[in-house]
Amino acid sequence: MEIDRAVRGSSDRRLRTKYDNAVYVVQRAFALYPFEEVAFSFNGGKDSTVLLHLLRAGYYLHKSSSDGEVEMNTIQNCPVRTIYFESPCAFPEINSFTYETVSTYGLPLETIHSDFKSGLEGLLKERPTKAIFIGTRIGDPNAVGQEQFSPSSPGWPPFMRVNPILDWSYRDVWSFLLTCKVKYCSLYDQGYTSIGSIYDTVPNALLSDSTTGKSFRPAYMLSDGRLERAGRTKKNISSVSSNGTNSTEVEQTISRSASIIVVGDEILFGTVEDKLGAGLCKKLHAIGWRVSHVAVVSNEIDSVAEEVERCKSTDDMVFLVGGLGPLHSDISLAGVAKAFGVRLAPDEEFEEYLSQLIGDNYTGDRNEMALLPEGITELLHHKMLPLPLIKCKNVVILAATNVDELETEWGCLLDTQESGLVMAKSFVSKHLCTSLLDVKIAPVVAKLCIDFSDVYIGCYRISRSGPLVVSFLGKDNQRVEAAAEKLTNSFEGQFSQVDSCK
Ligand SMILES: Cc1cc2nc3c(=O)[nH]c(=O)nc-3n(C[C@H](O)[C@H](O)[C@H](O)COP(=O)(O)O)c2cc1C
Ligand SMILES: Nc1ncnc2c1ncn2[C@@H]1O[C@H](COP(=O)(O)OP(=O)(O)OP(=O)(O)O)[C@@H](O)[C@H]1O
Ligand SMILES: [Mg+2]
Repeated sequence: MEIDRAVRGSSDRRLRTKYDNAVYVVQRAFALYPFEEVAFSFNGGKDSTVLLHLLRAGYYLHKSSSDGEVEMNTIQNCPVRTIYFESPCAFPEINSFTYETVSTYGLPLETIHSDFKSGLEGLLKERPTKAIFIGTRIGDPNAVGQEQFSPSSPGWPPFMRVNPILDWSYRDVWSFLLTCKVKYCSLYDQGYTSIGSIYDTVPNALLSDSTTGKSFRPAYMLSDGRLERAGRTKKNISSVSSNGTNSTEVEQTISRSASIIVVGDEILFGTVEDKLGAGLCKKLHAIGWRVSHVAVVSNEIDSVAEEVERCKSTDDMVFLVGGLGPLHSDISLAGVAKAFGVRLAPDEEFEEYLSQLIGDNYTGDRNEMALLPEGITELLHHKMLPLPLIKCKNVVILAATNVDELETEWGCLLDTQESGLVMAKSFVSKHLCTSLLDVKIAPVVAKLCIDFSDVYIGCYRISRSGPLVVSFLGKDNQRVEAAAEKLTNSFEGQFSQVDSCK
């Protein structure tokens, strides 16, 4: 079998080990499930191309161990049911490569024209399907928490996700494709390193040919595989609407909420003032997110764990600042791990970043700062950051220690699709000031709150005896205006507009 021969004949020991492990997973899956109840999710991408050839090799080895008498030379292909979710947003090169490949290798293709979840629901209804091979690799946004055999997520139809190349790096993928000299989609020779839809994928700028500035080098030339997704632009890219106005972000009507946890004994002692929590509130508000809660907790694992536990299930995202580093008081990651019920384990990729940054200057046998919550951690890379930011499920751990660093990290988060920090529809606000007594306006404002439940109405005193500011905040300008107008009309000439509630 040519794939098996090519890898075994290669001098690349790492590739041989990765191959052996992956082919073992493939063979186990073929031994565990009836062949007709197994499917292969193929989309013409580099990872699924690797998987295709591993399936061919694994199938050959599986057959040779189970059907000794079969004439092995006849088994060149693996006729596994193959599913392709075809989308009008796919690159034509991806489409044609997919169709060409299934025909070359005699794969029985089932094309699906709906989204992954409903497509899989339909597939399972039509034919029993126990396991699906997928080319997911650690580092893919959806790989977090997965293993080589991972049941589908709750809410998804029930099947086993089989991920034979979960632990393969970008470099392993290209070593395999080049060693086996197999065909791959032509886009990878034009500088594309990870392929999504035509709307969110461009060639990787790191492969841009500096002499001409026009062409791109092939994907296998990317030296730092950690940047393979640098050609994936943000999903919410600029668009010009039909009325000609430039909407820079897709406006989301659904509201998003976040909570902020600041870790710092010195803030609780009153020796240091927290500026990061306040800064984050402003930044989140500016992108249309509601901040539900800001907590300052002490440098204790249990304090952090309790707070994270509470916030992670009530808010879309949680931001944690402080308590990160090699000191005895840097317990934030341990607190996050405890909140998710996982242990801290060495993360090789993060360790590599740390060693580039600080060399051998670390505590412990291995760098203890590279111990991250196991199975739930995603590293958020950005060219402006010396170290990637750490995200555990919906909890982002910021490394900033002052407002300037926060500014940089925030910019990187907004620029990184994997952060999950989508732009929500922005807030509009109006602030009215009056010298009327609070008792006088109280019943009217209370009634307004009932009539305008979609508008936040808040009152703020400049001093106990001084003027009152009433703020109206919401996402629908007309409703904010209407609420403010109703109040002004109730107290003719007694309210004036001010810029903000400060
Ligand atoms: C065969 C198959 C099975 C999948 N199973 C799950 C699943 O169990 N849970 C889940 O959250 N997503 C599942 N997904 C969706 C992927 O996690 C991910 O959203 C998808 O590969 C698209 O990635 P993208 O958003 O980067 O394009 C599945 C996708 C495929 C193709
Ligand atoms: N449209 C699709 N149809 C079938 N399977 C898909 C589809 N999109 C993704 N998959 C499955 O999910 C896996 C991971 O997708 P991903 O986009 O990360 O990898 P890839 O497309 O193989 O390579 P690349 O990272 O270069 O885009 C694929 O290998 C494939 O198994
Ligand atoms: Mg892809």
